Amino acid sequence: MTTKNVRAHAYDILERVRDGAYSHLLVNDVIEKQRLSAEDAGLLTELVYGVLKQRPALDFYMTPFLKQKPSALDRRIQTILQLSLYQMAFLDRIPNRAAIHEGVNLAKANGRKGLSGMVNGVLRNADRKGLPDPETIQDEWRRKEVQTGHPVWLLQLWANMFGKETAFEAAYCNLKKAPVTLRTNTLQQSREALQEILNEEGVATSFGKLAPEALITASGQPAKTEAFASGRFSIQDEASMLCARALDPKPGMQVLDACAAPGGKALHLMEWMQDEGFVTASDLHATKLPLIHEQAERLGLTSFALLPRDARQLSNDFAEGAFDRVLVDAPCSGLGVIRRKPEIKAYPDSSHLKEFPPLQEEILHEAAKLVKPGGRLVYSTCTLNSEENEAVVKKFLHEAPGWKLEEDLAEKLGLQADAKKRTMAGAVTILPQDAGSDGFFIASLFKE
Ligand SMILES: C[S@@+](CC[C@H](N)C(=O)[O-])C[C@H]1O[C@@H](n2cnc3c(N)ncnc32)[C@H](O)[C@@H]1O
Repeated sequence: MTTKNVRAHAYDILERVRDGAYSHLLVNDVIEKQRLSAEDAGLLTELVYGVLKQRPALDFYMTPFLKQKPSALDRRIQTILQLSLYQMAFLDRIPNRAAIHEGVNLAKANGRKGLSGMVNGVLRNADRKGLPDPETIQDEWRRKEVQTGHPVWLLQLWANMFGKETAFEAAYCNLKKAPVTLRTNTLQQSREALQEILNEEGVATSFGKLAPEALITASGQPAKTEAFASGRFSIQDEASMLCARALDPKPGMQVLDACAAPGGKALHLMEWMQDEGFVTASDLHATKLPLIHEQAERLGLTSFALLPRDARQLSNDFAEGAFDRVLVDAPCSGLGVIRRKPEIKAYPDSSHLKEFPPLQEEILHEAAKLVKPGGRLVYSTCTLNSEENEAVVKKFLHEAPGWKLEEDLAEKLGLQADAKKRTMAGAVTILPQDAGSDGFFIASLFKE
C-alpha cells in the first residue's frame, strides 16, 4: 500500500467518525481487511488519532489563511485541511510538498474538484508564511484548548473538579499514546514468569505501577504472541484492573457483573476467584456477550454464565441478596479514556453528559437490591465527571438506607494520597498523569 492510500483511508475514517462511528474500531478494521504492513498501520493510526487529538490546533493553524471560520467550511474540505496540516505540523518524516499534493488530490477524489484550488492555496500559504503560534492567544482557556486539543467546556469541568493545573496536566497527558497494558492470568503464571515468556517472544515489558498483575508493553505486539493465544494474559487498562481488587471476591462466591461487556473485568474476577464460584456476566447488549465466552475459553475459565439483560430489571431474574459481590461498571461518558477514543471530546458543549446520571442511578439501585447483607457493591466508571461519579454515589447513599462507603478503599488499593484526596472518602479518582493508566473512578459500598 502506498502512503497515498493510507491517507485516503485516514480521510474516510475521519469522515465516518464525524458521523458518529468509533475511531478504534474503524482503524482496526482497515488494518485487518487491507492487511496493512506494520509501517502503514502505524501511519494510519498516527494520522487518524493525531487529527482527532489535535483538531483545535489544526483549525487554529488554518484560520489565518481562510476567508471564513474553519467550522463554516465544507465539512470534507475541513477534514482534508486538518489531515494535511497535521502532516505539515506534526510529522517530520513527510515533506510539506507531499502533504499538500495529496491534500489537493483528496479534494479532487472526493468530489470537491472546484474546491481543490482553495485547498492548494491554503496549504501553500501555510507552508510559505508559517503556522501561527498558539502562545500568542491571549485568552488562557482558548490557548489551552488549542495546546491540549481539549474543548474549553471540558477543561473548565476538570478545573472545577481538580483545579486548573491538574486539569491542564490531564489534558496534556491525553495527547500521549495510550499504553498497551497486560493483565497476567495469575492462574497460569506469575507476572515475573509472564514477563520472561513474553521476552522470549520479542515483547519487552515493564511492571505496572497500580496493579500487581499489570505489565506495560515497551515494544513488540503482545496480541500476536503464542502467550496471548494460550491465555497467559489479557489486554486491559491498569486502573480498570483495580475493580477486582476493590470488589475482592473470594473463591466460591456468587458474583454479579451487571454491565459486563466486553468482559475485561468479569474475566478478571473469575481469575481473582481461582475460577471457583460463579460470575454472572450480564449486559444490555446480547451481541456483545459472545466475546466474553470466546475470551473465557482462551483464558481457560469456566465459572460463569452470560445473561443479556437490562441492569435496571435484574431483580426480575434474581432474588434479593442473591450475590456476595456486585460490580456496576456503569455506562458513562468515557472522559477518562480520551487517549484511546479521542472523538469523545468532540462535543461542542457538555449537554450530552446529562443523559448518564439517571441511568447510572437506576442501575446502582437495582444492583444494590441483589447484594447479600454484609456483601459488597462496587460502582466504577471510566469517566472524570463528578455528576456521573460522586453525585451518583451520594444520591444513592441518601436514598438507600443502610449503605455506607468503605473508607479505606484507597489504602486497600495501595494508591497514592492524590487518588483519595481528589474525591470523597470511600472512593478513588485516578488521573492519566498518575501512573499512565486511563482516568478512572471507583467507589466501594457495603450494607451493614
Ligand atoms: C463501561 S462498559 C463495561 C465494561 C466492562 N465492565 C468491561 O470491563 O469490559 C458499560 C457497559 O454497560 C452496558 N450497558 C449500557 N446500558 C446498560 C443497561 N441498561 N443495562 C446493562 N448494561 C448496560 C454497555 O453495553 C457496556 O457494555
